[in-house]
Amino acid sequence: MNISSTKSKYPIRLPNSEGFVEYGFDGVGVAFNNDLQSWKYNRQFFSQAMMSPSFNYQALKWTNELWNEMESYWNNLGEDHELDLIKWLRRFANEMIFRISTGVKNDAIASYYNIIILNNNNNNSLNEKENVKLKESYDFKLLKNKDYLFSKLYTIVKERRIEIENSPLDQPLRHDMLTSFITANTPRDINVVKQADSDLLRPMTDKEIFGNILDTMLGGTDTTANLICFVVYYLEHYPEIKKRLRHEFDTVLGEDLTRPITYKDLDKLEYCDAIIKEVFRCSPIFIINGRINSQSDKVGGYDWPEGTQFQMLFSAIIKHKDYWTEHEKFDPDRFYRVEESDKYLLEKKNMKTTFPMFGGGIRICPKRIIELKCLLFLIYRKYDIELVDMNSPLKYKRDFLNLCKELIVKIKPRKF
Ligand code: HEM
Repeated sequence: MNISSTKSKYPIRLPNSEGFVEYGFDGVGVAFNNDLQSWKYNRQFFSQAMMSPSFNYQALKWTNELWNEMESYWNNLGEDHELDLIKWLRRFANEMIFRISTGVKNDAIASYYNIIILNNNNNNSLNEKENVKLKESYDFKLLKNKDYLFSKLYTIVKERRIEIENSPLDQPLRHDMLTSFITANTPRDINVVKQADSDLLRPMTDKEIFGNILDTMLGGTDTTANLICFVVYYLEHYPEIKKRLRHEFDTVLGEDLTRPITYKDLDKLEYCDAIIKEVFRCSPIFIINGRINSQSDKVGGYDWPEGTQFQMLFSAIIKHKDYWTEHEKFDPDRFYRVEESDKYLLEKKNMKTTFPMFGGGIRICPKRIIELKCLLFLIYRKYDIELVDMNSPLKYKRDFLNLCKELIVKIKPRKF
């Protein structure tokens, strides 16, 4: 099922339910698009936009900027203020992904801060009421906000088209996904990679662009926010592991607490990478994934007709004793330089098929762990996080993802 070629017999993840169709997901974007020609067309632009170095450079610059903003609010609230980390991080992830995908700053963090402190709205840009509506709309439970969300996104697409049309040809364009989508296969194309397949060589329509932006927000908000909260919870319960993580941060980044993080730095954070994976293994945000076969196939010794729906239970595979050494133990070392160790032999043998954190095959997640590493670094380089209730279990509820319900913390300046 994980063959990474378009010849895969398993090109579809889920059937299009009535709700998905009602919400308008059928035939648009990437994640829920079961029209394979249309998916292929969109997916190439999605991956292309995300792979471009200048896009990644821009994304990192915005992450650093937004972090500085959130940090200033935390500092103003003071170290004894009890804050619900998931509420902040959902807004952070949302504002970040909104900016990366559209180039527009939605001020989700600022307006949340204003609600807490001033109890009034930020009138400079999207206000808290609008942000709540946007955020609720991403949850796609609330059909009532659908029209609002769709019209907002279409307006952003149309306005950016006009801006680009009015920009002189020799003026460099901003590197957000929207710009990449609008200019794809036009004389203003900012992407380097060119596709040979002639079906893929036409510009994108507003509807296609809209679908991809919606997917980016759906894919990038709750995943990042919830997983970071889970990581924080584990780090606070495993101080030795936190100490090693900080040692890695300090070694890679030195003592200048104000230096912005770069992509080169992030590549070097191998232990950080291992921690995120091990937290995902022990407390996964995704527990299940699906595939539908486009041709009959033999699986598990049985013949299955075309159109069979398979469910893969991530949460069982990633803790199975046949694939993981001391499978119940929380130990990031099973992901850290595992080739050099003789301890984690099972992991060494099976990892490619037993750790589907980002899925696999042609529908694999187009994003990677990079934002999570960046955010963890930004938090732990300068701050100590204190869980207000150390005895509380990790509070989460099961939805499409495992969602953190609450994580009350105090943010204190780091003691060196
Ligand atoms: C902690 C972070 C994340 C995790 C663990 C994660 C995990 C996953 C998984 C398991 C899938 C299903 C893959 C499959 O069926 O084989 C997926 C698909 C997808 N993810 Fe992510 N994801 C994360 C972050 C993101 C971000 C930040 C974005 C957007 C910028 C994103 C966009 C998508 C999209 C568009 C798909 C559908 C791909 C397709 O159908 O072709 N994800 N993700």
